[in-house]
Amino acid sequence: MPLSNITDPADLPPFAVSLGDPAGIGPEIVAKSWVMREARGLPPFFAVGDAASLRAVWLGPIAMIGTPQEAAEAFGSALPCLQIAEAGEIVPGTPGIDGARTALQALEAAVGLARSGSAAGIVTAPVGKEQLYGVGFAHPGQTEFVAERCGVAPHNAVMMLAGPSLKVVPITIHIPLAEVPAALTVDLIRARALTTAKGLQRNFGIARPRLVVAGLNPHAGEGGALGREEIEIIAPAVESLRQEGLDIRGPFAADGLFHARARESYDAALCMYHDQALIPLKTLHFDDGVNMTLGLPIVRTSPDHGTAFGIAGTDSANPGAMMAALKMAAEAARARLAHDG
Ligand SMILES: NC(=O)C1=CN([C@@H]2O[C@H](COP(=O)(O)OP(=O)(O)OC[C@H]3O[C@@H](n4cnc5c(N)ncnc54)[C@H](O)[C@@H]3O)[C@@H](O)[C@H]2O)C=CC1
Ligand SMILES: NCC(=O)COP(=O)(O)O
Repeated sequence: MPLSNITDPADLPPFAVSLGDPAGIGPEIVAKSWVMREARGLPPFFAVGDAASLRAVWLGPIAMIGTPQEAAEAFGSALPCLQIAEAGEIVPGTPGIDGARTALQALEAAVGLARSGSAAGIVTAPVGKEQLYGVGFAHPGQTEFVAERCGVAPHNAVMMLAGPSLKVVPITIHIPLAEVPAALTVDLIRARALTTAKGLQRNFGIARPRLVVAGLNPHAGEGGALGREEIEIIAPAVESLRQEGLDIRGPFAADGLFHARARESYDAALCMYHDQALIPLKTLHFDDGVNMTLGLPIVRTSPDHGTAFGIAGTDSANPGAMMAALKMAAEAARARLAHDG
């Protein structure tokens, strides 16, 4: 049934979980999440990828499924897996070309299943970006790839990192730091802010989201003495959005935006570059932080961390962020049903 025809959350299909790089910790945290499914109240889900990557790190039960419909039935007794491709020899901690290709195929398949309504949304385990670039992946990350497959322009797909006490949005994402000032434009900030506000309404049920905006320079430019981006780009973008009715404030000095009292005053902080956003988020929420893409027709979440090749295969990966990503995906799917009517 198309997701748009579903009104009762109980009718939502399972979530598709792409396994990410088979040599990373993705398979392990997906398997550990399945083990914790009842204790943590996780929604039904199925893995998409090479089942051998699960078997390489886990001895638990796996149910090979042919269609997503079979996943809901199998989920109670085994981790359902939709086999996409074989990744060749899998050595946890040692990524390779075949694994990168399999990760990409799994991501592509999962997006297709969500777009068709066979899956309630996608949860993506981490990929190795260097490895993906090595097989010709032309997007900066999974965010932009999923956006393209959904027909959404990159500037309208927003990466939001969310934990229980903080949500952040990097305005520029995976570009060299030296290119950030030139990439910041009024139009880009406006597009990200508008998508963020709509995304908070649709996925989190926040009726009137409160947004704050960080400056780029120390002390938000100190009146132009330490940089002019605040005066020439960020403040005009904020002002135009305020005039259109958004609850948005800034630019503020970034170093004062993330302490506990400040965090109570907003629903999301828009940051000018990747680390300005992700450092506070991961400091507070490394083990329960979620990366959600806003602005898509489908629900997409991911754990906040990467492939952790250094610990893959050692059974020491913490599944907390993956479980948080599964829970947030389920909550977003339910919130969308309520929001979209
Ligand atoms: N969503 C995604 O697909 C993401 C992918 N990456 C990719 O991951 C690769 C490695 O990136 P890094 O910067 O090293 O970040 P990372 O998050 O993989 O690792 C950073 C540190 O945290 C530890 N760690 C990460 N997740 C953990 C977990 N669940 N349990 C216990 N320890 C954990 C690692 O062992 C390492 O010490 C890169 O290729 C990067 O592109 C990075 C971030 C997100
Ligand atoms: N640092 C966040 C990250 O790398 C996630 O990127 P994406 O692959 O989800 O676009």
